[in-house]
Amino acid sequence: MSYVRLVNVTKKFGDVTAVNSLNLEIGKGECFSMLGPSGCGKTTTLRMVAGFEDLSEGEIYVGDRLISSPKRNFYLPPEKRNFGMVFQAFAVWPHLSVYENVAFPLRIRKLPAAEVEKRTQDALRSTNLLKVAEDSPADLSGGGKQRVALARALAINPDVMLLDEPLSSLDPHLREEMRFEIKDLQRKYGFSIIYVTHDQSEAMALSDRILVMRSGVVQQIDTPLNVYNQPANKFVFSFIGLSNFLDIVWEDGRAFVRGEHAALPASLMPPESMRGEDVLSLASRPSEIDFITEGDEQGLRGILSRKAFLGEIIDYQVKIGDQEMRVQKGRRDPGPELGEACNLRLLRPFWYAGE
Ligand SMILES: Nc1ncnc2c1ncn2[C@@H]1O[C@H](COP(=O)(O)OP(=O)(O)OP(=O)(O)O)[C@@H](O)[C@H]1O
Repeated sequence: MSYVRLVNVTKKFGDVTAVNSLNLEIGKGECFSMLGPSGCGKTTTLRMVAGFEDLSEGEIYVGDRLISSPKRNFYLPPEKRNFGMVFQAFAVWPHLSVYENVAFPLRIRKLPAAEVEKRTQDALRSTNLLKVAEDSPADLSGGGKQRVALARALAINPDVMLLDEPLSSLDPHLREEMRFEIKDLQRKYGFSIIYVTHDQSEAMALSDRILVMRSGVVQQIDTPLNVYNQPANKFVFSFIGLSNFLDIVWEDGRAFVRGEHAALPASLMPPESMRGEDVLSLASRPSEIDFITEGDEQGLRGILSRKAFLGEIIDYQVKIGDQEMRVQKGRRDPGPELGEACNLRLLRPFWYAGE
């Protein structure tokens, strides 16, 4: 059931349409991530939900409650929305102790002293900060400071947690750890999360659903698995995970890799509906390509132009006509050597109109 609801939300800054007629429904207790290239409108969307930014058009609801509507000239102020917020910069107050950093917003809300004490202790316990409650956050590591920001957001018992790149200033190991901590806290407290990130693996690991956005327009809203396995369009395919695209051209009713003399093998024919296009794009994931031997069925033929050992996997680059394809196999798989001819089988080819 939807809890946070955005109806036809548009935001314009002068001539720039940062968010264009966005419709979204986020469930109670759901973790929902927004992904997209820089400038696609993620932060603007989050700021509109938080109440820091007016809408140009549309409405936002939480449960049955309207919180933003330019048409009705109604904006519930951010402090009345009961949202927790954690942003990229460590927004902690260095002159207050860790305890006071968490308790202060509760005092501002004029909660009774006993309630302030209880909620602060709970939030500090949940974020493993009890031991450093009397320290200054300035003495904590980046991860510690970000925990203080999380504890402060938790203490208000938020209905929704708004997280904008909350882990991006942490080192990779800590990021991974904190990602699971956030998920555990969500299970314990039951709030919804709206998460803005550049980091696909973070979005994949945390989210129930992901929104992929481009220039203020929704490209796909789906589970992480479906966004990866069934991308709605070429942009989503290229944005999520590693991708290969080969230009395919038509000549005399046959399909060729651009710059290649041999026609595509029968196993790789584009769908009937796309055969009228002049140029097509054949997409594949580097992990979904096999090297097959020359004697096997006819695959895509090329020459190995680069081979890089990346630890668990080996990354190959194969030149096909005047184009390149990347293939990734486990380090134990026998693969071709530099300069060798190879024959490729695409396990899950996707076809898109060319550009
Ligand atoms: N206050 C503002 N005034 C004018 N233009 C703005 C303002 N805030 C955002 N924009 C523009 O709106 C568009 C969307 O910006 P937004 O910050 O929402 O993107 P984003 O996807 O969050 O990007 P990033 O990942 O870099 O933070 C951009 O073109 C940006 O330049």
